[in-house]
Amino acid sequence: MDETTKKKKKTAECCGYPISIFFIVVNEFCERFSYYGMRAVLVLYFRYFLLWDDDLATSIYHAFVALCYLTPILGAIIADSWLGKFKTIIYLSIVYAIGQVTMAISTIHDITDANRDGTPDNFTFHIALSMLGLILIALGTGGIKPCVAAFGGDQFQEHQSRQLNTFFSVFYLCINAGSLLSTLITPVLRAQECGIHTQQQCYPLAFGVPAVLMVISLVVFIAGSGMYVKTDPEGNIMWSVCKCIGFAIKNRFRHRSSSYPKREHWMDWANEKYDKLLIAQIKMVLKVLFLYIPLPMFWTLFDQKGSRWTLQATTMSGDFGAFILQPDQMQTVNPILILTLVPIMDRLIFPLIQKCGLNFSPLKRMTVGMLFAAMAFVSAALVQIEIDKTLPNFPSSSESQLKVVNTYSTTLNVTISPNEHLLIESFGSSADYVTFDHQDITVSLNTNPVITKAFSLIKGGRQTLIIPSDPTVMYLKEDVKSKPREGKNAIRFVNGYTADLNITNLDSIEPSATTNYTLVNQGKRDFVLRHGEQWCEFSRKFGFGASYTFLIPSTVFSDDCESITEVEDMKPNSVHMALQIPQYFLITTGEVMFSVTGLQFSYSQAPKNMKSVLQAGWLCTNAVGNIIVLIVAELGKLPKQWAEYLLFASLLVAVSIIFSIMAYFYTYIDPAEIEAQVRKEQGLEPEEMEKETIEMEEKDEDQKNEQGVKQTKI
Ligand SMILES: CC(C)[C@H](NC(=O)[C@H](C)N)C(=O)O
Repeated sequence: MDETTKKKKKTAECCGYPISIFFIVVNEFCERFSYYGMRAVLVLYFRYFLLWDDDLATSIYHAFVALCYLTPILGAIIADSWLGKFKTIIYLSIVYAIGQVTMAISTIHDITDANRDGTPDNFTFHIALSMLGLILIALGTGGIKPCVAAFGGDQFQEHQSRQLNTFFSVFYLCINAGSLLSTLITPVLRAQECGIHTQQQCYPLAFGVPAVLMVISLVVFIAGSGMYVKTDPEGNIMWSVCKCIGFAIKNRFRHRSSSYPKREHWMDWANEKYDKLLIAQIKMVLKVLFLYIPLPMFWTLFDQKGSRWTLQATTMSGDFGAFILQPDQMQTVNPILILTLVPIMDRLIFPLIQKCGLNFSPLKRMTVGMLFAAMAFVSAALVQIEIDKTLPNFPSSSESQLKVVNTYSTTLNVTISPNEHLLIESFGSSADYVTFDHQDITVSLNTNPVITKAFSLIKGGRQTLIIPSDPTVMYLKEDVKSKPREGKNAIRFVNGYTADLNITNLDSIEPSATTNYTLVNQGKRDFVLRHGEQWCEFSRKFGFGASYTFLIPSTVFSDDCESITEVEDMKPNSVHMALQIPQYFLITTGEVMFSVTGLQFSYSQAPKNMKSVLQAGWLCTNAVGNIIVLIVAELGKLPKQWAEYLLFASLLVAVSIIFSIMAYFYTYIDPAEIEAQVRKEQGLEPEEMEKETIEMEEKDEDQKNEQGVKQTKI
């Protein structure tokens, strides 16, 4: 073992803090920039580069996030049992950086774009490469995660316990600073155009910059190498723990008869074969792991910020006057609030509570954090109720909806069998959609002669009946039946001009035809309409989430596009995104109380040789939370979104009550003190004992004693 043990090394200090901490927090900042930057554009890469549908893209995304929080177990085992935290961080960071580079390469469309049409020709290659990249990233980011926090904690000496608590807060601030910057920057990089043969959205840059940051993170970590306190790995500790637990269970079962005296704890049934210190350490870890059982529910709610809440934002208006916020940018409110709330809580709120004589213990903080998260979901439900009031009345799966657009030269009386009568002006439309509970309809127009035509409507769909300048060829066009994605606007044009027209960014349209929908962003958009030498410019300012059909009359060039009329198929979003701020505030307050505290708690309650294991256990609660999101998404939702939010809030309240009861019975411990006490009981000096434990773990105990009964030193 070549690593220096903690107690032998005195670290260089600055303002009471070990200097090595600087390298660790900078490393964490760069790593989180790398992780969150890549995550910010990942779903879009799946959706628009690999051309997966929404469901597949979101499922793979959540599965990846869950994997990132499952791999900490592996990292912790490697660190605590084999390589030590320092080497584990270095080796797994290399794996991580290779993963990020692989991912960036997989996004270069030119690699397989032999026909130079701007899309890859061999999707299998890009999918395989990106999946390999993601697996390496999950292995790297998850593997180092429990080690970095615990390694940071290891840098502090016993007299620096106050600084140790501050370290975990600063560590959390770095996570969020990295997350904030990358979530702002990488979407901008993605929106650039780049390429060798054709210019496409610049995914290689959006994934390449996080890859560079990961390399920087590794370099910074190595740079601090000479200053770190590096604790020894203590042999295959996980294996010893599993064997010890297995033996205790087996031994308890063997002695199940009531004639055997009861023991204080079921782990004491391992006394015959295993060292008291190991048993005491396992008891400490199991106590904390038991407490973790209800925690995934917090993350189930917390991680819906990126999915359900972002979808909610797409049905809201992001016009803040001075700036426009896109729905996915709303997520940055979380790290911004973290950066403000952590110092406020640490410096003001927690000391104030303490001054008031209240004992706001870590587990109490975590319970309150859960309640805050539940309140956030109640707030989200209230916002959803407001949004629902403004949403169009979409058809149910058995209904069909129809609107009529008239581009004929005169007003028309339209009769839709059996008893729907509509009067529609020239270049106008019916006021709203008419809902039918049957599909087959007959439409009659009061032209001379009367024109009658039969149509079959789409079940569960929305359509528009377009009556062109020659009404005998009237036809149905399918409409959008949900809010356009990402808060964009869906627009289309009906050509009432007598010849083909070219419109900017759209294919040419024949007379009387209707274009398919095009999605346009919020803000002022200009379209140039062209036929031969003639052209005119049409400008329109768009809000969020609307849908329009623009009717182009035959006079379009003579009045400079002025006569183009618009039919509003779907109203723009009217509930403002600012209404989401309370729910973000509540969930972030909950996060500070729950997550920052949980991180400190997991470190402080773990025995020295199992610190990474408990960090990994803590991170696993996050993985399980994400898996619950996946299951709930797959099982389908309640019919009303606000009801689903309330259901999640109620579940978390119930879970927090259970957690508070469990917490009530938990007694805080000082692992070092317990370990010292056990050593004393064993009559061993600390140094001697440490050597003894390592030796013991190195022996293969199974081979030694078939009967499973070995006399310990006690
Ligand atoms: C998953 C953790 C809670 C943590 N995330 C955050 O702090 C977010 C950005 N507020 C992390 O370690 O990434």
